[in-house]
Amino acid sequence: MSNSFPRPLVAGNWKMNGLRASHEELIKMQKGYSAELKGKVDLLICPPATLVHAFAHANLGSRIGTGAQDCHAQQSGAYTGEISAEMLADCGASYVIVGHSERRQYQKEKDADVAEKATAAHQNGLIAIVCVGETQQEREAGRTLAVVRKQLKGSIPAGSSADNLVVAYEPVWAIGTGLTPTAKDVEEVHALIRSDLRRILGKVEADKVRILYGGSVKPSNAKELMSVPNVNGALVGGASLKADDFLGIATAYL
Ligand SMILES: O=C[C@H](O)COP(=O)(O)O
Repeated sequence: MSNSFPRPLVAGNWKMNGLRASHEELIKMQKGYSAELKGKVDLLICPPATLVHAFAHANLGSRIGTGAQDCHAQQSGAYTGEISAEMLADCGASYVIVGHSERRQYQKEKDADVAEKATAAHQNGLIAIVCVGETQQEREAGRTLAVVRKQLKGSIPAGSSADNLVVAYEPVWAIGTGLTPTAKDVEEVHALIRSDLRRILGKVEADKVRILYGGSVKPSNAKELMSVPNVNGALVGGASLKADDFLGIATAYL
């Protein structure tokens, strides 16, 4: 694939997977992140919070970024069990995923919560990866575009720019199921996201924002999905846990 604009990002979301021994997988990724790949695509791993510090520091010099999977909206305080954006930045994270559908589902996070978390990320110098996407029921009801639109509008805070925002479109029904939308369906949603971003951020800024596709991305379908207009990379779950698969996805950009 020729040099793409904006520069693509392949991000791995390890979810609640990974122990200290998983460091070995990261080392394999670092070794496989060739000069050729570095010339074409950014790589990012978002391990569980317990590994952020170790991964961020193991990454020194390798240029694989480290991100977190969530943050609290407040800077500090009496919020037992929570982790703030300031703490993540302090550990060496440079990105944080906010509004992942699993948090919207299990923690009942709403768009306004996601926007507050993204603001906290920005205030602490982190790039927020804001996730949006419809459920199967919403897709079947023909509501995909309306749902994505509403989530975008509510989840992207004032002060967002191409320097601190990445958007990830993840159809909930495609996550971890092996199912993916058709290239045409992905194109339609990503075009809508781009045009809404232009309305929110202005055209110049919006056109620099990376819009990732997520949901059952693997080496065998990466090339097709990453070739869709306005798809500027991937947010990968299961296939990001193994270096071979993760790098196999990134090679879609070679
Ligand atoms: O954040 C990543 C997504 O939820 C995709 O997960 P998956 O690649 O396992 O389908």
